[in-house]
Amino acid sequence: MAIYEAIEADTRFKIALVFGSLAILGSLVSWLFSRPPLGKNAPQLAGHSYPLLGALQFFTQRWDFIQAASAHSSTGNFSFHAGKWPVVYVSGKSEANRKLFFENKGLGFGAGYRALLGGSPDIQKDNNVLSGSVTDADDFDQLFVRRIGAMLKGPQLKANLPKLLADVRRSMDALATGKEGITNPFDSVYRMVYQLTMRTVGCNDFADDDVLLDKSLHLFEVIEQTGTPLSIMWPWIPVPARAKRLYAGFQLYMMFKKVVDERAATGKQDDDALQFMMGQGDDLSTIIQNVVGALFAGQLNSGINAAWILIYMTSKPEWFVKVRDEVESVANKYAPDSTEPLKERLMKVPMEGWDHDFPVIDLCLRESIRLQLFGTAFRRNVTNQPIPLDPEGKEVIPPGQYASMSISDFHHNNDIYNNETEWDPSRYLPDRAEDKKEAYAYAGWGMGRHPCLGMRFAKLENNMLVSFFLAYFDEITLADRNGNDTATLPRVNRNSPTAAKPLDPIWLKYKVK
Ligand code: HEM
Repeated sequence: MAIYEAIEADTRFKIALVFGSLAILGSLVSWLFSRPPLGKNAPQLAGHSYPLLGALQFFTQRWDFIQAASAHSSTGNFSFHAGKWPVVYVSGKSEANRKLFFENKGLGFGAGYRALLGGSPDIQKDNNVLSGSVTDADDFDQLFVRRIGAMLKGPQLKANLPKLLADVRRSMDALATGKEGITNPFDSVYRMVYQLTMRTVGCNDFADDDVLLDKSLHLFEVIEQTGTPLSIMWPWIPVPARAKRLYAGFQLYMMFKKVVDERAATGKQDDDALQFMMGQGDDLSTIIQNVVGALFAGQLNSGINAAWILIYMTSKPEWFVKVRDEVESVANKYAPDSTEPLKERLMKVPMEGWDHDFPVIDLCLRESIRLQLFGTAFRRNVTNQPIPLDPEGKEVIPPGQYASMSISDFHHNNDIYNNETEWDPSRYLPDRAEDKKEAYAYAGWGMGRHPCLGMRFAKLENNMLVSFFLAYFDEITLADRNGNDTATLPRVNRNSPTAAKPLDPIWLKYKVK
């Protein structure tokens, strides 16, 4: 009898276990597959939404997806799902929308990017897109902006100028002594930018040491490239890319920790951003979050554009000549002895010169950025009120919801920029002033409430890299990997979520002066 009772109890337990498991599984599935309502008066939903991922095309074919969805909406605005959560796409074709997106105080910057960008590392305890609380993250954003602002202040940059110049010289010397006479600027110039960025917002230990520099660059690239849709939208799902990303983040963390620990143990002080933050009493994880955040804010756009500008200039001889004349005239201004080599004379250009005396290179950079600023800007409505997209509030960004806008809506718009695919710096000259045709038509350096904090530094590094490249090398042409001349500009991926290396590799061929 006792045996029968025991068997019965065991069966009852198993049945309960099966039903219990089914119930848990059922709730999990229904939670994963359910979608919250769009929010009252959000723009109409567009695109197919997959379970878990939402509008997959937003991540894989972003620009194509936006163009197609926008074309089906009378206002150009629409909603889509990122993961299970609705995002409002605010069309950048409308001047009023651009003003709202970049100026509205209720649209949080960090709160939007943290959840939806995916290239940058997880910088918060609370990196959950589903979270209602953004308070911790907001505190971090404010500290980050304060710290990066301090690192990039004029006197700090000026004090660092000799080291930055020495870095550029060292890299150019290495290129000049290389036997090939060709270089892929998306590797070489990109790395030069990384070294300057590390020197300015990171630490001298890495900037001075090729092995540490290359190792940290590799980890940076792993983190940047493992922002897959799944890992962005569902950060806790253990997809392989997520594990790779976490491990790379951990290794980067340990590299910086070693430097911080050594400095703390030996009392060694250095004049760099890392030391500055240590002096402010920031804890190790905040310091590392700040440094890595600053690398992410600075490296991609600066590195890619510094390479592109050389490619574009080389493809347009009339601009190449203008830039070369400018570099020579700046050298004449600060170091008139023309018997000295140009690369030595450029060493005498003071900070004011690097800041103000390169309007032609500045135009070239402006135009490269217009063509290369892919992807979308992000915001989140951090208020508890809807933010109307039209005077009657027929369409709104509901409270707590994310908003997104593609810069290509206006940068790659033939109504604003004549023959928009062409690299043509003269479009900004006063007689054409295409970027002034409409308000808020150029966002290369951000606009409204969040202008780029790194603009001055980015222009400085760009002016230095272009000038020294021309001071070291002559007969610069575009080439394929075998050094054969090519007239064709490489294709770009307009669907890329960020500035990106071109689809086809390209080389610069040169003769050492
Ligand atoms: C060619 C190089 C660069 C380009 C094209 C660029 C572009 C931009 C743009 C378009 C924004 C505004 C984004 C938005 O409104 O959603 C922005 C913001 C920002 N940029 Fe840059 N940037 C460059 C270099 C840098 C560098 C070198 C740093 C720092 C090392 C930097 C740090 C920042 C920061 C911290 C913000 C956010 C400002 C805020 O929170 O208000 N940028 N940048």
